Amino acid sequence: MEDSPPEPRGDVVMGSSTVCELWFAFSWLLDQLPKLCPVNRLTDLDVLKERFESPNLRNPKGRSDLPGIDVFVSTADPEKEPPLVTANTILSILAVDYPVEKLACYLSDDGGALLTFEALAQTASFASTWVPFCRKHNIEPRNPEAYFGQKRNFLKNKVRLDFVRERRRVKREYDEFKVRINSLPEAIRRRSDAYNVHEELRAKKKQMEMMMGGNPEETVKVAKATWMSDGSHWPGTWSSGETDNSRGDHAGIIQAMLAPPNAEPVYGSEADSENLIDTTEVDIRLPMLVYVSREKRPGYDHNKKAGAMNALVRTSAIMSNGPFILNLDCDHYIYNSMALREGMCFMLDRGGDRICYVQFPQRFEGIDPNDRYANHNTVFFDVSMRALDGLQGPMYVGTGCIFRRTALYGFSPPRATEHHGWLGRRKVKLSLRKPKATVKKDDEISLAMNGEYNNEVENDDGDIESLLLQRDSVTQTLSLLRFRLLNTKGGSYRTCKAKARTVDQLVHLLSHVNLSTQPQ
Ligand SMILES: O=c1ccn([C@@H]2O[C@H](COP(=O)(O)OP(=O)(O)O[C@H]3O[C@H](CO)[C@@H](O)[C@H](O)[C@H]3O)[C@@H](O)[C@H]2O)c(=O)[nH]1
Ligand SMILES: [Mn+2]
Repeated sequence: MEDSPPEPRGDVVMGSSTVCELWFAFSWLLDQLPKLCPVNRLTDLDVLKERFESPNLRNPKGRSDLPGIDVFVSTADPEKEPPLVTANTILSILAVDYPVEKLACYLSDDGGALLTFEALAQTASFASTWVPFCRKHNIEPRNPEAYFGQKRNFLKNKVRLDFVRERRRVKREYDEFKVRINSLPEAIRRRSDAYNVHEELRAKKKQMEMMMGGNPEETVKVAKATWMSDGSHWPGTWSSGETDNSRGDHAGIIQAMLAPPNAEPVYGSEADSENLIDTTEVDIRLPMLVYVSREKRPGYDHNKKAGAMNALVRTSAIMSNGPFILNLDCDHYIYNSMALREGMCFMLDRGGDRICYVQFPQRFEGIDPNDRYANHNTVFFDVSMRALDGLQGPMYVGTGCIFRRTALYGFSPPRATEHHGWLGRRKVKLSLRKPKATVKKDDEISLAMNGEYNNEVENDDGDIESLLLQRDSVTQTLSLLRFRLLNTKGGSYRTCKAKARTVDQLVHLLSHVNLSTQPQ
């Protein structure tokens, strides 16, 4: 007869399950307590306008004193992430309500795809219609696909008589834009085939000539390249995936699609054959728009999105150096055109210099409106994040976040004193916070951004001053900038000290070198 296993003792089972239950109750309590007092914050855009955009003694013209913002969009594969979606994201950024000369938009293309490049060029061209239209008629949201797809009455709150006519024209133009974007893959393929056939014929001819010349051994091989519209090789990924031109192995590419705009508003003209809408009263400037595809080489870990963000931080430091950075995935867009201003309300508020980042909530489209499967993440964005705001602050969710550039660089924020003691009444000078003006190790971008502004600023205006000053530090940045370069031939790193005085010089310098990626 077999022995049955010993029965577990009742009190042990009871005891351990009680301990488990107690632990769950405790962790549930920890989860619930912060939710009892979630923080709700409101922004006041009028105050922001009054403080930064109205005429005063220091700024008699009332030119906007808002700090620059660089917006980063990441895309990785035009087949999985349709270029039309990315185009819409870019359009929502270019049309955002923020001083045009303070805004710059960077698209990181980890696919190194000519398709993304050409789609961005088309987007820049369509933006010259879409952005003035949004500004003139206060369009929301400023993503054309979402705007034209809206079910609600588009005439609501619209009073201008020319609205209906202009909307119809812009909609037609947008439909044509969609067709242009969708026909790009085929156009690129045909163009490349034609050039490749031509190249092959030339190579064959050359071979024939060589054979006639009594040198028959040499066979000329022609790589199947991807060709740009100007008849040159695309430096990024080719559809044939040759060495030096495949997804994980290509040169770095930086191309400004829209140049930095004038500092003063530029007004358009009446509607005519070229101008779809009357823009005589509308500022028609567009923000700077840049295409970036970082260099990739086999044997290096490119760290996916994080690596792409790193490359954009470096590129933008040279080109526009906005003190703030907003990042978005290619399939996200700015829903509220005032969002950047709202973000600045936090950053520029009293004590805002202690804020590293402002995380926007994510809202989702195209999923179950009744939210049966909790895909809208309402508990996370509307309850937990508000609750966390009461404890140190909400977390970064990987996208839709405005960062303070200096925080990303690891610098201490500009304020040199810290509140301590009961109710924060005692101010303590922080010796730790004194940034050194000396250049750091070679492998870091070293900017003496705060060095000169480390006076003890105690009043509000002082705080704001220090922020605004950062915007003008481009020249300082330029003279001190050091960055690492990947030596393309040997695959080794070397450090380069850039000696350029103006942005133009630096862009020129960059066009001769490849931006770095971090070694493993
Ligand atoms: O090598 C890569 C791989 C991805 N990406 C980009 O990274 C973003 C996110 O990648 P995706 O594959 O879409 O990840 P998801 O799981 O959809 O995104 C989750 O994770 C992301 C990264 O943390 C967050 O940004 C998103 O909010 C979150 O939904 C996209 O814009 C990609 O284009 C790159 O730039 N390079
Ligand atoms: Mn995604």
